[in-house]
Amino acid sequence: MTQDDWGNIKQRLLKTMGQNNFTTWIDPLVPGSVTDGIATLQVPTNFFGNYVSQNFSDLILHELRNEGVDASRLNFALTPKTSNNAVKSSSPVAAAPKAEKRGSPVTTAPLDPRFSFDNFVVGKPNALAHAAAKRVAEGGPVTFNPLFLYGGVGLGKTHLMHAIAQELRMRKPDMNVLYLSAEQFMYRFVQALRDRKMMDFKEIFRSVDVLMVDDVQFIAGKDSTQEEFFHTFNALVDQHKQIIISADRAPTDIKDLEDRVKSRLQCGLVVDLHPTDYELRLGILQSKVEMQRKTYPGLEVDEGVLEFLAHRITSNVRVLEGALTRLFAFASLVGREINMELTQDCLADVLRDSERKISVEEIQRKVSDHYNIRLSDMIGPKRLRSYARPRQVAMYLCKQMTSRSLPEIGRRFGGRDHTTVMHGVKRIEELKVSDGQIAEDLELLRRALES
Ligand SMILES: Nc1ncnc2c1ncn2[C@@H]1O[C@H](COP(=O)(O)OP(=O)(O)OP(=O)(O)O)[C@@H](O)[C@H]1O
Repeated sequence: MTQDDWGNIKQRLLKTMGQNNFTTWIDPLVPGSVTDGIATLQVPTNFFGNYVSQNFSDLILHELRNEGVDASRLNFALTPKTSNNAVKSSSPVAAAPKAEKRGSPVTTAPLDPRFSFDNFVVGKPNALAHAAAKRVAEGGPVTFNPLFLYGGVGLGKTHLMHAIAQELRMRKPDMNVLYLSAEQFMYRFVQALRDRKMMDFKEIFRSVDVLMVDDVQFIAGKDSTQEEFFHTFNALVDQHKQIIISADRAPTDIKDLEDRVKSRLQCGLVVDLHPTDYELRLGILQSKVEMQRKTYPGLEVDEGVLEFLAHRITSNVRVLEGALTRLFAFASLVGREINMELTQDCLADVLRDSERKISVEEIQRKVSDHYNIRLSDMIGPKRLRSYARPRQVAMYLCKQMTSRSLPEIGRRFGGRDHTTVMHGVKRIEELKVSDGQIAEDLELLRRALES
């Protein structure tokens, strides 16, 4: 495709996506060839390519076709090293100021401008995580190190991490803030080893003021990466530099992570993003509707639709958000208002999928929270009554509320035999009749899980 074609396409993308998204994600793209219906775009990093591919490829393809380019797929290729200048300065892969001076650029992963504190809806399940994130984003003296944020899929960990990084950049532009995923940490480490540039690597990571590593569970089982991470971590803590980590579970629950790393990760503030409750989901939907209205002005949502979605889609916020985006796009395409009928038509598959989709993990979490024990103790081998009873309650709920078989449930409870699960389920069935407290616990837990 020609530069002119690309110029026109960019103009239109700017209009539909808004300046922020455009500058961050579209401007750095370099157009390449179109062969057999596949249009190639050059990107500065793989992560960048993945992000654009996941979030904007439909839009880009649509505009390519509008421009008469015969493309049905996009291919993202890394910008060749020899043409580094093709990566525009407006790229979000910005070099942090301090390291630039030393000639060793610390590149931070792209930050999504939508993932700001302003756009983060706070409710009971995430209030503590939000407060802690806000505190470190002030960039004041380090009070807890590291801040460890964890929670299940799509509950807002990355959102909070990006919000912290962006707020810090705004408040303290001189601070050297490095945000990256654990996968990128490993990738850079391996690359440094391969290119014999370990000293540079160490220098870069030890020169940051704030280190933020997303999805740290990724380094579990990767011994040398863990080792290097441990040393980097210690060096930064010794210098009183803030470290912020996220993971999908608590440090103690990350398998194949060395004990010394686990204990390091726990020595600051560990906060949990709990699964959303109905009120939070409704709040998030209301806030996302406001955003959708910017793209689709004039589209109204009938009363009851958001409440219905908040009730029915309980799995995670990403699914909730996706459902809303689809609903608005669909309504605008068919020119209909967003009412219950359209919602059920358009989201039939999502609604079907979310029916009774309660996971074993969710039950384990809820039950361990309820009885105030650690998830690892519930799943682990200890036989103390204070762990065994909640374990049996969780097994019972898994049997009742999921479609998992007894052997499957056993496996997820630390590899227990199906007869153990059967025994547990039976015991709770008996207690439900004879023990008022257990009956009440079960009722409370069931309601919490269904909300
Ligand atoms: N409290 C919230 N307010 C507004 N949006 C939210 C909230 N929680 C999550 N989201 C949105 O849900 C989506 C998923 O969130 P995010 O990517 O941060 O999840 P995650 O916890 O990092 O999940 P994963 O483990 O899959 O990486 C994002 O679009 C995010 O903006």
